Amino acid sequence: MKHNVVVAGLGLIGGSLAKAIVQFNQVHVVGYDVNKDTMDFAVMNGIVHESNPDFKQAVQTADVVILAVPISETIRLMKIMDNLPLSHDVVVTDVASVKSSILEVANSLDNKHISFIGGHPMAGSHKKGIQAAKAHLFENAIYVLTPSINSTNEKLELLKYILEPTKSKFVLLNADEHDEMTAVVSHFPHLIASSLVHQANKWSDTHAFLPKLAAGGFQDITRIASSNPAMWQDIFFHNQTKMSQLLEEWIHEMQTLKHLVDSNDKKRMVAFLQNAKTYRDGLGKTDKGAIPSFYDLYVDIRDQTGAIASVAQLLANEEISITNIQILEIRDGITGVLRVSLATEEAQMRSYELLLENKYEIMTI
Ligand SMILES: NC(=O)C1=CN([C@@H]2O[C@H](COP(=O)(O)OP(=O)(O)OC[C@H]3O[C@@H](n4cnc5c(N)ncnc54)[C@H](O)[C@@H]3O)[C@@H](O)[C@H]2O)C=CC1
Ligand SMILES: O=C(O)C(=O)Cc1ccc(O)cc1
Repeated sequence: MKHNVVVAGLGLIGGSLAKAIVQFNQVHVVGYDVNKDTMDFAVMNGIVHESNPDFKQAVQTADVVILAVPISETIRLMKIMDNLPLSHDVVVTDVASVKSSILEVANSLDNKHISFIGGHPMAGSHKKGIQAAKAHLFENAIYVLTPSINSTNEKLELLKYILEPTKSKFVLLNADEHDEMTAVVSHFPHLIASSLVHQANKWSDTHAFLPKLAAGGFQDITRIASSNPAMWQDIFFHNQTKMSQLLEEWIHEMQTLKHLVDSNDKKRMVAFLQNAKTYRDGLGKTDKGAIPSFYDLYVDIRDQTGAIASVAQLLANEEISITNIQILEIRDGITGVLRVSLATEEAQMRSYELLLENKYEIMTI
């Protein structure tokens, strides 16, 4: 028997989930979005089997509803569903980056036909919208599930079965635990990245050359500041208590750090940096977690015209897929190093050997 799945919100996350699930021949996927062009794009590109501009009507025949809209909209759609005269049982899930406010509403739903299981696929991108959606976005990523009091094990199994094509790794957490941990490793770093960019921007008012000095390190640590501002505001709003607590801790940490810098204590400074390095080096070694861990190779391409094409071709010949490729400049307009990101350690090692055989100078970091 085919399961009817409604994906409400066909942006980066909803579109990516739909793209993965639609390949599964046990489901019929119906897409709903406030944006008509998005729905048309989804149908035309086979991301959903059909679209329905009427949410209330679409969910009437659904076995599973995936709410992939901004957090505040997720809550609104949950309340709409709660007030619908549903004729059969439906599993409702979401994808919101914050879980407590969602689960609070979920646990107070009155509609006996709704089993709510919160969800958070922990991978994404700085892009938004259906055009950025990818079927493999959640492959090997952690997919947090937070069942509500109105869900059962049987419903949980049904949801996992429907989401199986994402090839993600399911983890059960309670909402508060989830929000605390994601605040530390995802939400708070985002705030700091944006703050670092503001600091650089302020300094560039008096130091016009400063942006030219913003090398790889600055680009790496501030990459997430290029993400969707409206989405992150929504995340900070819904995880406000945890964000405020972390900010307080951070301010204290910065004061300690200032004392350390002012003291010129070499030994303590090395220990501070070494401890951070040891913990950082151990992160993302085996799994693709909240921060997708790419396996990078740095290829020296000074004085080599057409280097990107030849490196890409070399790897493509061996069916090694590149997740990202970037030229790092050593001086204004002068290319120096090609950063090639691979999805797995195995791909990184094979690429390393292949490039070495072909006389490229490479390093891993
Ligand atoms: N972007 C990311 O990296 C990640 C985002 N999330 C969560 O996913 C959710 C969606 O984010 P994205 O897909 O990145 O955003 P997006 O902006 O790419 O897509 C949102 C989609 O929802 C539609 N939409 C908005 N309000 C709607 C409504 N009331 N009814 C129907 N459609 C509506 C929009 O037209 C758009 O197509 C957010 O709750 C976010 O917290 C979770 C993991 C990663
Ligand atoms: O791009 C990154 O580094 C991310 O961290 C993506 C991301 C954004 C929001 C989430 O709720 C989960 C993952």
